[in-house]
Amino acid sequence: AEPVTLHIGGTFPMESGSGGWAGGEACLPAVEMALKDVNSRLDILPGYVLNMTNHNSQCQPGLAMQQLYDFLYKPPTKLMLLTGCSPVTTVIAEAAPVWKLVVLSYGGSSPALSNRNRFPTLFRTHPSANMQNPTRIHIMEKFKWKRFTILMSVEEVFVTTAKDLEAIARKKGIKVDRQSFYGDPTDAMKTLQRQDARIIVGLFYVTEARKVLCQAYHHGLYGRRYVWFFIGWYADTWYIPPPEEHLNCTAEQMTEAAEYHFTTESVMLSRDNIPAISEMTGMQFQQRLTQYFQKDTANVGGFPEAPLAYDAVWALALAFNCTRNNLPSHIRLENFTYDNKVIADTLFQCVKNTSFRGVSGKVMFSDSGDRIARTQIEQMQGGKYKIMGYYDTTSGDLEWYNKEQWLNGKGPPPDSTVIKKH
Ligand SMILES: CC1(C)CO[C@@H](CC(=O)O)CN1
Repeated sequence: AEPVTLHIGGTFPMESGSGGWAGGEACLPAVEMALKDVNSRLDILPGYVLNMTNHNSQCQPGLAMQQLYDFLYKPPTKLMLLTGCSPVTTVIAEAAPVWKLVVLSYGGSSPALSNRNRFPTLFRTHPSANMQNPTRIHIMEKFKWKRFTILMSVEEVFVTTAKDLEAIARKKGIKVDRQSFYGDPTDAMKTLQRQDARIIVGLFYVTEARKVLCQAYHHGLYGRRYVWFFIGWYADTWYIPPPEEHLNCTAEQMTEAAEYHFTTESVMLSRDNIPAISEMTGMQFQQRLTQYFQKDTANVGGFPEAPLAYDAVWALALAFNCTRNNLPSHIRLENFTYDNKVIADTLFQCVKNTSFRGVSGKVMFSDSGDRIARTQIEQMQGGKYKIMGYYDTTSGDLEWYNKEQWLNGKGPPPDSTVIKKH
């Protein structure tokens, strides 16, 4: 008999119209690869074939709403929605429950999305930005730093991350100051200097990071007495100033100021040699995806996040499979309509219980639908990032390689963090 088609909708930010994340460039091919792989597997959803309708959201929530109505009011009925960047995931995941739809986000990193009241049916294979906070605190404790400063840009994702970081620090008796800015960090940097900040966690996009680093150079806020933490998902050579940004720092000055800074980022590609459920290892997936592009994948938007998009389709397919096996005999998956509570509830439970080895690592969700992932810590040494270790938030274990370096080979900076006696 002809296989029955199950339809899904997907939004992909193909260009960063609004300066958002243009991750669709790599994530759409990754999703199409996963659909092909799942549809060719006889042991997954036998008798069914998955089909996706997709739109280019340009990371614009308004456009995405229009596309959501297109998914919903143009047949055929969709059984689930895939979304990319945070602003789009926010609006679609807030509306989706009205149509009893589960939303799977492969690109939403905003901590605000971990909210079951606002987003009752949202799950994401992309880790929340908050996942890096326990790691940052663990490193502070490891080096016995009692005080640090958060320097942040006031986008929502960084404001929510900073709040979470401060809360964890307070619980651990670590003193936190916070300096925020929008666009121009000059005043915030002057305050850092006045407050004698020594350990600084930077939360901002890469353009602001370059402005901060250049000012750190000119203010002397770097070197032996300072430790900078930047976000790890900037490009490896992010600190080299692009001419069009007219930074008043040379590449040499930026390289000097960047030396020995730390970064934290969530692991998005499994380094295991054990094949994932798709019978590929993370590296094999990456090699296969590279063939889709003629240009250097370092310039392909969303390439680091592509494993998350690939695994999102597997999570969806396995959940459909689980649903099919758990429905009452008179109800079939293809009977889904936007008011069918039995199928919607069964599907939600199946997604909630997701647990499989993906190309991005173990895929499991917390109760708020968040991806549980490890954090990777690196340090810039001689202009190159070196892996310092991994932190597993679930177990609280820090795998540390003792390869960190300090200026003049000394240990961590003098415990400048002793709170001054007022
Ligand atoms: C690591 C990054 C770049 C964080 O932003 C995500 C996009 C978003 O949250 O809108 C994509 N992945």
